[in-house]
Amino acid sequence: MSCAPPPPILRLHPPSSISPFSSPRRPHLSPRTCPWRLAAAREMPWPHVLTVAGSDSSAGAGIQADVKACAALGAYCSSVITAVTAQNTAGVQGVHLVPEELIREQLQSVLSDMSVDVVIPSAGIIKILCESLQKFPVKALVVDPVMVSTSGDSLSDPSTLTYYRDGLFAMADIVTPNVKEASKLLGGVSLHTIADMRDAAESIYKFGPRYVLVKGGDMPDSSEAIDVFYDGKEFVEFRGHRIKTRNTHGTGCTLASSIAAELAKGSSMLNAVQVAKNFVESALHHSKDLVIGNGPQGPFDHLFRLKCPPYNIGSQQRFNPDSLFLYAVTDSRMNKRWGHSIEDAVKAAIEGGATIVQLREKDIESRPFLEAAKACMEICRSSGVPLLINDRVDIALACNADGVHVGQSDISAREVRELLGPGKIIGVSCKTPAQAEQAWRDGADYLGCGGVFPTTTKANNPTLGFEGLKAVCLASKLPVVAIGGINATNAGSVMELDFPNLKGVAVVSALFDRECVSSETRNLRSILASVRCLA
Ligand SMILES: Cc1ncc(COP(=O)(O)OP(=O)(O)O)c(N)n1
Ligand SMILES: Cc1nc(C(=O)O)sc1CCOP(=O)(O)O
Ligand SMILES: [Mg+2]
Repeated sequence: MSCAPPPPILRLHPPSSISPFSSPRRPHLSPRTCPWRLAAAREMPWPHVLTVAGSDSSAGAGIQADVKACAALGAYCSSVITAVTAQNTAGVQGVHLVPEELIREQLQSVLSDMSVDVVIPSAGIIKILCESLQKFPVKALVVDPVMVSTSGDSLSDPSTLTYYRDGLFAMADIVTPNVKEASKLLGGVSLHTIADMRDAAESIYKFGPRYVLVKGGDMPDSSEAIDVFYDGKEFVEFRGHRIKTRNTHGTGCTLASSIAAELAKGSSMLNAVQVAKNFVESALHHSKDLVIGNGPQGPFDHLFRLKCPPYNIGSQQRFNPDSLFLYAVTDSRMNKRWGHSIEDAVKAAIEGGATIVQLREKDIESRPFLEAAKACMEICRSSGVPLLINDRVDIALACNADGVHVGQSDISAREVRELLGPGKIIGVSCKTPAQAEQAWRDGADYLGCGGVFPTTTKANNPTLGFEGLKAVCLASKLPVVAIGGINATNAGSVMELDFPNLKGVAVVSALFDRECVSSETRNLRSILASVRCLA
């Protein structure tokens, strides 16, 4: 089915950075007094994490670790300093708290001027923080309850416990204690096994956060670094290699800020935790022989990727939202009409430049479907194109597909996640902001939003138009792919909408209800590329 020359190689232009600097004497800004703020945010969206934490003079942990981790993962990180600590690779020598009034001032300065997505707060400033967040709401809170540093030093007084348990946790999206901190939070219970960590996660969940991650990196006698994730219903174990190195100072702060960076970029919580774990593990691995300082515990290199081109070495992100650029969704009736097998149709779509494929086979028996899905998996794997299965989790499991796409009347993303585990991609069809919010809560990785235009491919499908698509895009940080009636004539106008999280278009008939699937795909891709570039 090769009917035309191959597509050109395209390049992604990263969005240009916003200038973060403002004079300390500049007055506080609000959207109302400063109309250019909204315009600038729309034109140059940039994932933004605000860390509210202490300074570590050795720069391995605290504010310094957060800024470096966010930078390494492509998020901007602003900082409100709550304490100045004197520490080095031997331990913590001194702590000086910043006066509350100055913390309030810093919060006001950042939040009134910048569009912040995720905040990593510290204990002791809950009242001030609550006031600020009421005025300037953010997308998520990641709470790393720093009470015991990796070196074993106690970093907070007992009243901090109360602050965490009775205030901050209820506001948090995720709380990330290590085993020692979980034990402290729960009145000194001893945690020795995975079962103990699960119990601890359940107990901490009752303080009010949406997710808990109990980190097992400091668990003695374990050859693996196992973290236990709990969402109030199910547990997920994240297993990583334990890297033998003295350079583990700041791993807790780094994990939390990496989660925050991924959330700010639009990831689901599970994906954010997985990427953050991979990042910390890679950083420890690359820094294992680094010698900075003479004490027993050294820092590691957050920017290790700069030294090992290509720059994405070590990144094991399971889902790249850019893959939604040109999403080919198959249809067996159309294939039959043109005498194409599913495999040939998928091969041709990939040849034409499809960046992700979904098998949407509504009237095919399970066994031939599975056979075709296995063959398509081979085709997609060899081209580096993710393959998702529409609706059928059983088929996805049996052919080890990259993920599943479900709609509002299918089983929920949360249930799909339970069946597929954290490593797979889950897409959810959403027509409203409320559905988008629920999909994010359920752990979806992307949203399919439509019908943007009328379609005959899906019966009785309401048309949302650009307004409906806009409402869903603006309501969510998850990447969105537009679907419904999209073809060579109107695809450019969809991409021109230029919402930051609108990553591409999903197309059925304009690719597959055609004789030459590869040239239709190639043509559509070049139309999309003329509006927006892709790496
Ligand atoms: C990318 C993408 N978006 C939306 C859909 C529609 O899914 P659903 O609402 O479950 O409808 P069916 O496709 O199952 O008829 C999709 N498949 N892909
Ligand atoms: C499968 C599907 N889902 C839709 C939604 O709105 O969620 S529209 C649709 C069909 C898209 O087919 P075509 O590209 O041929 O219009
Ligand atoms: Mg469905």
